[in-house]
Amino acid sequence: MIQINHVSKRFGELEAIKDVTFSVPKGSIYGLLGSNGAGKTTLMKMIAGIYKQDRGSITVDGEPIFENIKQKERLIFLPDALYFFPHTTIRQMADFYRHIYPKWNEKRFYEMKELFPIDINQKIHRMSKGMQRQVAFWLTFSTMPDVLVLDEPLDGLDAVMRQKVKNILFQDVADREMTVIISSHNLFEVEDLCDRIGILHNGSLIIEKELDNLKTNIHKVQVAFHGQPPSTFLQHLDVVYQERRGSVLLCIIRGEEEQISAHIHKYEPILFDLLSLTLEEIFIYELGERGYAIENILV
Ligand SMILES: Nc1ncnc2c1ncn2[C@@H]1O[C@H](COP(=O)(O)OP(=O)(O)OP(=O)(O)O)[C@@H](O)[C@H]1O
Repeated sequence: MIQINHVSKRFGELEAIKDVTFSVPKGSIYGLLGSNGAGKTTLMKMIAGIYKQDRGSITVDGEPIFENIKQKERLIFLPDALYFFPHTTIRQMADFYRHIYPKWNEKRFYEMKELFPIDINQKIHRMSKGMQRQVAFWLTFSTMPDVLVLDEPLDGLDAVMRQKVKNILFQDVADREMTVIISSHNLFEVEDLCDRIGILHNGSLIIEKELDNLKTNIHKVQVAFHGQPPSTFLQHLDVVYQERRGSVLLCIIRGEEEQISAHIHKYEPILFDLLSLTLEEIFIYELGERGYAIENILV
């Protein structure tokens, strides 16, 4: 279990993280989302014990992570900008990791050669960006981490490799109860991977929910009436956004599906559709409500 409790962090005048609290249960995958500059990397670096928070606490299985070698040996942070020692081969990097991480699994490292078809004696700095990311995952999975902190992890991998990596992630979460925190701008990917998500904006955690719960509480509605919509029909509904397209009114409405349907049916529309939002749409509307500029994304 990872516990982040009232954590804040400043860089000079900038309050990059403001009083953030959430927890990630063992064996689950948590998606950390947010606009550019929201504070995701800063928060992840604190969770990985690279930065120290100014206020609050961060614990992994009950122990503070900062300067805690025992906990750090169980945790891997994969940054968005990868780093390998200059001129090293995969084999040499693997030897380094083997000495640092006590649970390094040499058998797994060799078995994964099937999944990552790269010569282990090749110099990493000569590889493409995507190949370097494959190497990073190959080494990471061979350390058998209990906690994985991934910053934009799948960037640069092709579709086949993304699927392979996701499969290993799911397998390690299911078999070994690995705990994962992942940040991504690719919300379709996060939707596919995560049990729970948090959205950071300007350093604050503005939403923190199970993905399923998040989706059951906000809907896209298309409705049309003979003539103009009755003037009172949107009253008593929590309308986040509305737009007219010809005779059709498109709305984003917060609330339970049954209640919204029952309310709208009372007005006898000639057209009524209620659809779930994608995570990407939820993200845009939630940020939109907080003043983050949104384009019209209704389709
Ligand atoms: N080492 C640092 N020194 C000073 N300011 C920093 C430092 N690291 C980050 N910041 C600032 O903190 C804020 C949050 O940055 P951070 O990299 O955590 O955002 P992010 O959510 O990961 O962004 P992106 O999605 O663009 O990668 C930004 O305003 C950034 O300029």
